[in-house]
Amino acid sequence: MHGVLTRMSLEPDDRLDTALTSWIPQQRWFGSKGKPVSAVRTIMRETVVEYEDLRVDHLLVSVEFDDHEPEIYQVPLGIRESVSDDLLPWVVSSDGPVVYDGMRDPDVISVYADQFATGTAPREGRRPAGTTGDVRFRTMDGSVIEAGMKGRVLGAEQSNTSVILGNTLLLKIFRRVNLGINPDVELHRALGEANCEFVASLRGWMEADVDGTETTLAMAQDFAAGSSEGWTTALESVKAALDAHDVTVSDFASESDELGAAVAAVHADLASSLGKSDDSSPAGTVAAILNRVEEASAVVPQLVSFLPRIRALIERAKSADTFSVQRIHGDLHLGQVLRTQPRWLLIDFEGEPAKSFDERRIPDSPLRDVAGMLRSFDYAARNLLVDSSDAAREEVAREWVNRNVAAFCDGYSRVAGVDPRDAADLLRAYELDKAVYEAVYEARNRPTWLSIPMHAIERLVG
Ligand SMILES: Nc1ncnc2c1ncn2[C@@H]1O[C@H](COP(=O)(O)OP(=O)(O)O)[C@@H](O)[C@H]1O
Ligand SMILES: O=P(O)(O)O[C@H]1O[C@H](CO)[C@@H](O[C@H]2O[C@H](CO)[C@@H](O)[C@H](O)[C@H]2O)[C@H](O)[C@H]1O
Repeated sequence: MHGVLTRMSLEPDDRLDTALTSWIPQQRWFGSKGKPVSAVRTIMRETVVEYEDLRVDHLLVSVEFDDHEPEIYQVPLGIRESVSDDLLPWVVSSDGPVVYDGMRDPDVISVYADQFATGTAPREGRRPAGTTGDVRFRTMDGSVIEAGMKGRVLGAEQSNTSVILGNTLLLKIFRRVNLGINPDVELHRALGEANCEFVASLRGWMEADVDGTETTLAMAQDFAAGSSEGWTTALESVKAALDAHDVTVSDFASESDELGAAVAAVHADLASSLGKSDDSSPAGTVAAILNRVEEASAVVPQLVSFLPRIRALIERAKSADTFSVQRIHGDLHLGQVLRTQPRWLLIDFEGEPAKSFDERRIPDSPLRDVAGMLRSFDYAARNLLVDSSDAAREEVAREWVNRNVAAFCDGYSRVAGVDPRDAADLLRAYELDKAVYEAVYEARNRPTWLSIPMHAIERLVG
C-alpha cells in the first residue's frame, strides 16, 4: 500500500449537493441520461490536500431518482477562490469559493498522481488536512510509480475520466461506482498473471470501503504512447473506400485479421486464468436476450414492430448446440482496441456499464465479444452514411463490412481453433442483443445515430 487520503471533518454541504443535482446529469459519464434526478447526497467526502489557493475534495455521491435505485458517482473536486478561464466550463458551483471538476485541472491531477506514488508524505508547501481517511492507493507488486508526474486529461470524455501521467501511465477514475472489485482491475490482473501481451499492464488502483465493501475507485496501467484507436483507423479506411468507391484502396482486412487473432488470444488467457465450462445450454442465454429486447422496447418504441421476428430468431438460437462459457471482455468494440506498432491491445474490461458487477461476472460465450466487434465494423461503415441515401456508397460500405467481418473471423479461428461463424444462430442472437443495447444507448445519447443499430436489427431479423 502506498498512501491514504486525509479526511476533513464531514460538514453537511446541502448547497453543493444541490449544485451537483443539476451538474451531474449533464456530464458525458452520467449513465442514466433521460431519467430525472430527484436529489444528490454526498456519502463520502475526503479532503485530499488543502493548501493556500487550492483544496481538493474527493467525493462519492448517491444520485437519487424517483423511480429507480440510486447510483453512486465519483467526483474529484477542485476548490479555489477563483479559477482561470479554461476551467470555467467545468465549474459545478461558484456560490462562494469556486468548486469545479478536479480532473480538468493539472494541479489537481498532480495531487492524485503524488498520492499514488508517495503515500501520505505531502509535497513541500502542501498541507494535508484533517485525519486519515478511507481511500487507499495500491500498486502491483514490482511496479514503481514515481512521484512528481504531471498529468493531463485524455481528449474526449467517455464513460469514465482518464488522465495521462508523465506519458507513461494512464489513470482512469471510474465515474459510476459499483460496490466491489471493478472487472477492469480483476481481468487486467488475471491477464497479467497469464502474461497476456494483448493488454496494457496493470500498475495500481485506488480503492475504498463503501458500505463495508472493498470497492475499486480508479486504476492505473501502462500508457501505450503513440497508439491509435481501432475506431479511428477503421474510420479512415472506410472514408478512403467510400471516396474511391473501392474497398481495396485502404485495406483494413489484415488489421481485422490480426485483431481477430488478438481477441482469441485474450479469450484463451482469460480461460486459462479464470476457468471455462464447456457445456452451457443456450436456453438461459437466449431467454435473457429476449428479456432485454422486451425491456428495450419500452425505451425505443421503434423496436416494437420487430418483436415477432426477434422472437423467431431467438427461438432458433435456443436449439443451438451447447457452448463454452468463461469470463470475457463484455463490451468489445473498435473503441476498445488500440493499435500499437507491434500488436493490437484490448482495453477497458469493465463490461457493459448498464449491468451490475454480479451480472458482468457471470461466465458468457466468447461469441458475445465477437458479435461486439462485428457490430462495430457495421458502425464504422454506416456512421458516415447516416445522412445520405446514396446506393453506390451503401454498397461500398456493405462490402467493407463483409470483408472485415470475414478477416476478423479468419484471424479469430486461426488462434481459437473454432470458427465463430459455425455457431451462426447463436452469433446472430448475440449480434441482435448488442444492436438492441446500442439502440437504447443511441436513443439516450446520440439520437441521430439511432438508425445505425435499427438498420442492423432489420437486417438480422431478415
Ligand atoms: N493503456 C492505454 N494506453 C493508451 N491509451 C489508452 C489506454 N487505455 C485507454 N486509452 C485511451 O483512453 C480512452 C478511454 O479508455 P477506456 O478504458 O475505454 O475508458 P472508458 O471506460 O471511459 O470508456 C480510450 O478510448 C483510449 O483512447
Ligand atoms: O463508453 P464505452 O466504451 O463504455 O461504450 C459505450 O459507448 C460507446 C460509444 O462511445 C458505444 O459504442 C457504440 O458506438 C461505437 C462508435 O462510437 C461503436 O464502435 C460501437 O460498436 C457501438 O456499440 C458502446 O456500445 C457503449 O457501451
